[in-house]
Amino acid sequence: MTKQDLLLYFIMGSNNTSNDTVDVLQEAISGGITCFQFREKGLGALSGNDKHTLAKKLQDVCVSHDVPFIVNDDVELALAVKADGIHVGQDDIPLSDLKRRCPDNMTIGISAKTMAEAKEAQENGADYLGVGPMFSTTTKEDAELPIGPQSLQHMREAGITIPIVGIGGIDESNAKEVMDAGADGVSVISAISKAMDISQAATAVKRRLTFC
Ligand SMILES: Nc1nc(C(F)(F)F)ncc1COP(=O)(O)OP(=O)(O)O
Ligand SMILES: [Mg+2]
Repeated sequence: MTKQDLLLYFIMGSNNTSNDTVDVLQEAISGGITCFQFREKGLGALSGNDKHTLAKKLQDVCVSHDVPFIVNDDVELALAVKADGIHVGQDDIPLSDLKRRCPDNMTIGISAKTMAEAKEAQENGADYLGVGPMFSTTTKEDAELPIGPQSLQHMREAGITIPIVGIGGIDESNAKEVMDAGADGVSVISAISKAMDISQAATAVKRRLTFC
């Protein structure tokens, strides 16, 4: 996975849309997403074999379009399906354990909302950071208070050099602000997964990211 893959990072689970999850992913890919994270959690989330089966279906879509497939939290699932990467937060499996259990070619993303978390993750070998929440979000039920793009800029000024994805309440209206603060990409859930026209919504965000 490259830094460029992080430009428009779509995250979705079956409970983030009322449509067929596979159709939504296909539409999002046609709209220009560059990376996908399978995040199956919260009310109504699948588990066990149903979760594994959906993961494989979504991974097949990603593979057929050369889009990296990342698994949220579930290291056993990520290893079982040979995902391109895994993303975990501060309260999930420690980075050191992930490093030991995952093959070197599996990308590891770590959530960071403070400078200390960002510095620790960079020092311990995270491949990229998910920094946020940038703005208020309704998707992540236990999200903390927004830290804003300025926190991301301060991380850059303090020497955080690994790739950073901004996350939390991002849509076409505020995506450029996150990039201008020093992000390599933005992560989006509802602005795409709940749009009337999924492909058009992805394209609208992407248009704000690429500097013309
Ligand atoms: N899932 C995420 N993906 C990203 C990414 F950078 F990939 F956009 N950044 C941050 C998160 C949040 O991760 P986490 O703190 O574990 O909470 P949850 O498990 O509820 O998602
Ligand atoms: Mg997590």
